[in-house]
Amino acid sequence: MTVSNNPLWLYDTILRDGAQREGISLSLTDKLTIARRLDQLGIPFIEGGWPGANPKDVQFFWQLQEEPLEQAEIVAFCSTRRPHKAVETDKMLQAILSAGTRWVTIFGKSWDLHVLEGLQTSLAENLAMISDTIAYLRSQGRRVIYDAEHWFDGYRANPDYALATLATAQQAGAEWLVMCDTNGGTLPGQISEITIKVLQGLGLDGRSEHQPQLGIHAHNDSGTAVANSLLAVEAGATMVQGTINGYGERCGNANLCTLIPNLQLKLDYDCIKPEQLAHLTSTSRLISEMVNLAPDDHAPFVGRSAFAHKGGIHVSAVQRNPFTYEHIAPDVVGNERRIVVSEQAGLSNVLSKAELFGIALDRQDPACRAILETLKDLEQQGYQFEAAEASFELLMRQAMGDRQPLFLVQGFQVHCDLLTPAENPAYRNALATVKVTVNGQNILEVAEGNGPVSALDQALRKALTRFYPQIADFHLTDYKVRILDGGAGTSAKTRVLVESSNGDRRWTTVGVSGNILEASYQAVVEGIEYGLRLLTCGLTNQEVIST
Ligand SMILES: CC(=O)SCCNC(=O)CCNC(=O)[C@H](O)C(C)(C)COP(=O)(O)OP(=O)(O)OC[C@H]1O[C@@H](n2cnc3c(N)ncnc32)[C@H](O)[C@@H]1OP(=O)(O)O
Ligand SMILES: CC(=O)C(=O)O
Repeated sequence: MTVSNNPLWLYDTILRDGAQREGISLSLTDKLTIARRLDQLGIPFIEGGWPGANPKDVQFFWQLQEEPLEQAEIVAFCSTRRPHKAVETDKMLQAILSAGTRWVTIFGKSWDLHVLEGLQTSLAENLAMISDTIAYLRSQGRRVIYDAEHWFDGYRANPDYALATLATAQQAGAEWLVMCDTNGGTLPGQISEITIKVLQGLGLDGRSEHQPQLGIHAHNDSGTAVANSLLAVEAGATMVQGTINGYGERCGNANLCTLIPNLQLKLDYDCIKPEQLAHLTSTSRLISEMVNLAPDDHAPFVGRSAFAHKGGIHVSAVQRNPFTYEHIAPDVVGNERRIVVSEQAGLSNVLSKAELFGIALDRQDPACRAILETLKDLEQQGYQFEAAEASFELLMRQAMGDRQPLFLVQGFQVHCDLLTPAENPAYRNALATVKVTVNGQNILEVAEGNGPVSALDQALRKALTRFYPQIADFHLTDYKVRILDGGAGTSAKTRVLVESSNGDRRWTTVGVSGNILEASYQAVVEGIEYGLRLLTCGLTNQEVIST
């Protein structure tokens, strides 16, 4: 751990509280991989789990005893002892000792309601549970973080008793007193006020190494977990608990991907090194991949859209000086600026894309305005190019006279047979016929598919393979359909987005028509054309698939 002038201690609990989120289930390997990634990111405290609660968490701590982390303290979590039980015989406390960590986090009750109704014990016994547990763990050589569960609710209900629980933890030897907004119902103003009263009530200055310091563990049920954490810090807390991407029980925990840059870049706390901060975005994405939840494109700092500029006015200004529409430089957190094309675009968006695509285009060139007008006209018809950059590049190249036809589809037909025989689930229920001209040769080809779009794609690729054998590596990887004017019923316009891949790159094309097959055909044909141009004309801008 680094010591600095304005230290702020980060504590990630994704492996424990994050795993309490509905929909997340981490394997042992996932937990180890995430722990190592957080270690590399420079998080000083990583809560690894509750060793007494399940065998996976027991194994996790054993595994880390074999191969320790590089810089982080791995922390084992547990409750105070059970009412009227001895600490020496409490299985949970024995399990937390077996975890072999230097630091442990113990949670205990602050709210008289929880003591009386949840634990069904007396207020005095709860104080004894806190005191005995912490003193026992200290006697066994452990350093203790005390998580005061329901701290803010407890303080509001009975401030004297709530403060007595923290004073008890302090006297028993806890080095951190963490105020938990367990139900996530507290608003920012109350956080500041109560944090200041706690420091006064316990006679702490909030910074001395010789006294316990305060921490904050905020849940996001009111949508204010990040704000609450920032205000607790400004009021004197020096530890922030949260999780990467804000995963956690119910609505989640305070999102460290938002907190870290705010604390470090705006409030000037020393959290992690600048070179570690530059891995924040990749860490966020890796972890969302590991927990199998789609990344939030609009997440502050790390979302794909966090530095995406769509409005023409914004793009024009950002190209002159990025700080006109960006609160920080994206690369500081490992993110990137993106320019999006749509009906909200101006010439600056078109020029920016031209540069990205390697197309020489000048603002004064009439083609530039013509491209913008075509873009707006097509978007008015229902096309959407912000998600289909490959189609936009083809549109630009067409306008620049740089799109010689590689093949010409003369026509196609599709037949569907919806009665899949029960005894043969692999039966391909669609048949497509295509007529294509390549290099002056007419080809007629037929193929089966699982559905009409697949059959059409297969037939086209079959027809073109003899001229372009690389097509064998192309695949349709995603297919999205959107009805544009639902009120028109079955004659509504349909927009189809098709994502294609050749194994190491992927690209998206768009088609729009009143006929879903026609819209699919446009998107599929452009997808194949784009893939061929990637190979034959050296296009390089499309997304590289990481392996
Ligand atoms: C605020 C938080 O997020 S705290 C962390 C919450 N996380 C989890 O609960 C996930 C892991 N939990 C588990 O695996 C299980 O709940 C276990 C192993 C901890 C306990 O399982 P069980 O013994 O079957 O008890 P169960 O889950 O039904 O009930 C919880 C027990 O803990 C007791 N308890 C709750 N808080 C505390 C505390 N701070 N100190 C001591 N005991 C407590 C309850 O009174 C109840 O005990 P009782 O049944 O003897 O009255
Ligand atoms: C400890 C904890 O997770 C909470 O109080 O929310």
